[in-house]
Amino acid sequence: MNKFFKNNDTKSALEAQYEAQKIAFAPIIFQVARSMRDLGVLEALYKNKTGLTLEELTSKIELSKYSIQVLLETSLSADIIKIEDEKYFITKTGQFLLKDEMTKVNMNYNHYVNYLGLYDLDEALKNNKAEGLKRIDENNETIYPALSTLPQKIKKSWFEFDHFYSDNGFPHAIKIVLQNSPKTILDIGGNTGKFSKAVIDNSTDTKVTIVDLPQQVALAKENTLAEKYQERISFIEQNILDHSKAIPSGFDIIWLSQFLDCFDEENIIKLLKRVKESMGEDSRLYIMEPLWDKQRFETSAYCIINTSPYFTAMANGYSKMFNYEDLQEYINKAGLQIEKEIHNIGICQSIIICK
Ligand SMILES: C[S@@+](CC[C@H](N)C(=O)[O-])C[C@H]1O[C@@H](n2cnc3c(N)ncnc32)[C@H](O)[C@@H]1O
Repeated sequence: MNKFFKNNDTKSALEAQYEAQKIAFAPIIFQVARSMRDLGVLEALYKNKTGLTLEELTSKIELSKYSIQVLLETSLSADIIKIEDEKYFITKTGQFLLKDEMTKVNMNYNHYVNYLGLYDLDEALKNNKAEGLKRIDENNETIYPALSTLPQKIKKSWFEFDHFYSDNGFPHAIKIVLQNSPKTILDIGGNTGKFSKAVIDNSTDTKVTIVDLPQQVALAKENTLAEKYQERISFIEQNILDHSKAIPSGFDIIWLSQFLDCFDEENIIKLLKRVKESMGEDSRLYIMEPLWDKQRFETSAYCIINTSPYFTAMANGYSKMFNYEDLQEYINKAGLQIEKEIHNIGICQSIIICK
């Protein structure tokens, strides 16, 4: 068993009631914290280490005294600011909201991608359909074909979220992947081509083939116009969920990064079986996923676990983030064998190497 969330149910009744109110008011706290950040109040407090009065803040921010007071009082209740001698100061939590990259990326993703659609979570859970997706895109059943055409701010925050968690692991992951000098890599779900480009940048002759949906392949092509990429990256448009189609074969390494978590158990196992069929004796499958029970810190486990409801309401209605045992079970059921596992790559990733 993992070590996280062992302090659950250790609070007094009074403390527990307070915790319950924090949950009941979470959407309000969230939006106020975001407005504090986006409307410049946190920045003003951050720059003025000796604190600011309400009047001083009102003269610096283009909001009414009323609006600033509403923001400040909720922020006070949420430990985002503190008050001493009628002056307001930013707290450590406030500083994380303003300056910490992970917090910024998570907050933007939750505001732009998830906030409206999570209203439809009940229906999504009942129907196993991304019922919230219609709030940001009316044309698709899952978020993936919609990614390239989502409104700019939504698209930007989705990609920043996705890239923050995987890019962070790429420098270490690249070393692991290139360790035995593979000649060919198949990057399934290659997205904007970030990993494939990094492979080219860090090797002399490894060739990469990106497989993704047509909309993503178009984006990846746009991102790989430089000659060195053109020579060594190729593309295949393929809906990987079409199980009647074989996975391209003959690759030394098949790379699945934050890809399997897009699918449900049945499709993951079918997909892994097809990957197995495409592999020779010497091919290896590298799966990179953030596994919540393999994290160093509970904060990471918290972020990963709470990405799952996005999959339910917004992405597809049926997938989630894995814990280690689940992923291990899918790999075994597909007839693959775990050869090696490396955890704590970047801020939250694990790589499971299978043969
Ligand atoms: C969460 S992103 C991961 C991207 C990248 N591998 C990374 O680590 O950042 C999942 C990728 O899988 C692709 N994808 C989702 N469903 C797919 C399908 N049915 N067939 C092919 N690609 C798919 C998406 O378009 C997206 O590029």
